[in-house]
Amino acid sequence: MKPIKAGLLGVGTVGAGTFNVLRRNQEEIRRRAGRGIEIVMVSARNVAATTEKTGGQCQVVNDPFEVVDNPEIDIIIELIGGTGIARELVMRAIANGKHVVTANKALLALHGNEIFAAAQEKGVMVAFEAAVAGGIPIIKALREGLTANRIESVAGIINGTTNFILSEMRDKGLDFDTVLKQAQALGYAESDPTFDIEGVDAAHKVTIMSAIAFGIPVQFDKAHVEGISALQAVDIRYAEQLGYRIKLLGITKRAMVDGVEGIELRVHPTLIPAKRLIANVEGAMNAVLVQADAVGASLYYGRGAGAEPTASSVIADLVDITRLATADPGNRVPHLAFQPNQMTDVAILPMSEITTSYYLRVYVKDQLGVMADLTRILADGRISIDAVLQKEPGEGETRTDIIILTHQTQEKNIDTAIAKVEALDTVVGKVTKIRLENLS
Ligand SMILES: NC(=O)c1ccc[n+]([C@@H]2O[C@H](COP(=O)([O-])OP(=O)(O)OC[C@H]3O[C@@H](n4cnc5c(N)ncnc54)[C@H](O)[C@@H]3O)[C@@H](O)[C@H]2O)c1
Ligand SMILES: N[C@@H](CCO)C(=O)O
Ligand code: NA
Repeated sequence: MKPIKAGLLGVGTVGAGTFNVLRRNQEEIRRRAGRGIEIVMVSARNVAATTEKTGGQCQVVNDPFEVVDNPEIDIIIELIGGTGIARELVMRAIANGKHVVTANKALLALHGNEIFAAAQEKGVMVAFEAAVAGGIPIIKALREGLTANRIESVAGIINGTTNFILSEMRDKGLDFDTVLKQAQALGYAESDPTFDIEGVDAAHKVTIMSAIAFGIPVQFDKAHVEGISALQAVDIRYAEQLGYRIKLLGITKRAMVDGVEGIELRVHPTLIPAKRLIANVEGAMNAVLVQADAVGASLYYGRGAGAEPTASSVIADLVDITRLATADPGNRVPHLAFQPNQMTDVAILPMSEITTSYYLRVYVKDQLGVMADLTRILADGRISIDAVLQKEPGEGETRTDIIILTHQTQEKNIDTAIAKVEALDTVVGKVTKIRLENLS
């Protein structure tokens, strides 16, 4: 059988990785796919440099629309990134009847509904394993491996850059900016690294997973997004003293609020018991913990960023498409796991309605009665205390930190209690609030 022909848009970190792995393992890949997969045309900003990078093995052009409009090409691999030209190119590829492979989680989290509907209409596939947790086959696991289950929750370390920053800062005592530069040099960071640091990239990914897990449309605009820029070293230390690690988690789960089903969708720094496997995921590694009714807990671990780990998923999608291209669209794996006419409209909950435990750090004047005031306010809000850590004031100091871990409560309850605590004369400044998940 003749090789299937692909066109590649963007030869940066992931594009170059894809080209190299496909070339290196082409024989094994052909034996698995049943036919060869050839990148016959590439679009890049620097044609001369890319011709050299690709060893003159394919045609290199400047204009990506030339690739997308090439009638010889069956599959478009979009590795430019962003929601601008990438969106136009993907929509045009679909309109031209081509299958698409993309690593672009921003594009799918924001425009996935439109893209998948267009693909369904045209009978083409849009494959995106590389978009979530890089090399970990988590899309395959959620969409196919766990298809028997009612999924209850998905929680993961799904941004390599921030996990790398947190690990290196803690282990080597390096400062934030130094480690961020290293993450960029290693090819982990987004072209705008604020997407990583402020939790946006993780929110793109958890938005995609929430759609697949619960059979709802992608709804990035409803996600709560908080990154690591406000995280302080002192809280990382106190968390460790209490037996916890702080990780940037993407969380999506079913919840019942006043008898009505809703979905939590949130990204924020989270305390996790240090003894959990996921608490020990370090560097650019990712891990996704899924709770489902039949299988129970399952954990998926691997490289979440970087050229070849991401290429591994891009090529897996190329192979899937090669195998399935001749199948009737109705018999293929649905883009978002559920059949398009079987999606539900369960609402994403506002943050005030979510339920979790909390770490609170309260900076207080070291006076009699402070602790009594704090416990009274929490008790009034029906919030149970799980642990308290009271630091001795330093030599010659009259102020100190009190750290409180709470049991589960709704976010609106903790916010009401925090407002009352901040109004006390003995409390200095703002209370630090970090969410805590036991993930048991
Ligand atoms: N780097 C990773 O570890 C990783 C992992 C998973 C997913 N992704 C995603 O993969 C995509 C690519 O990421 P990357 O890290 O390879 O980025 P990159 O910046 O290294 O590569 C993008 C490439 O696209 C090229 N480009 C930009 N505009 C173009 C145009 N109009 N025509 C042709 N080429 C154009 C750029 O010159 C660059 O070479 C993004 O969507 C990213 O979010 C990256
Ligand atoms: N910037 C992303 C790349 C992988 O999607 C990360 O750091 O995880
Ligand atoms: Na993946």
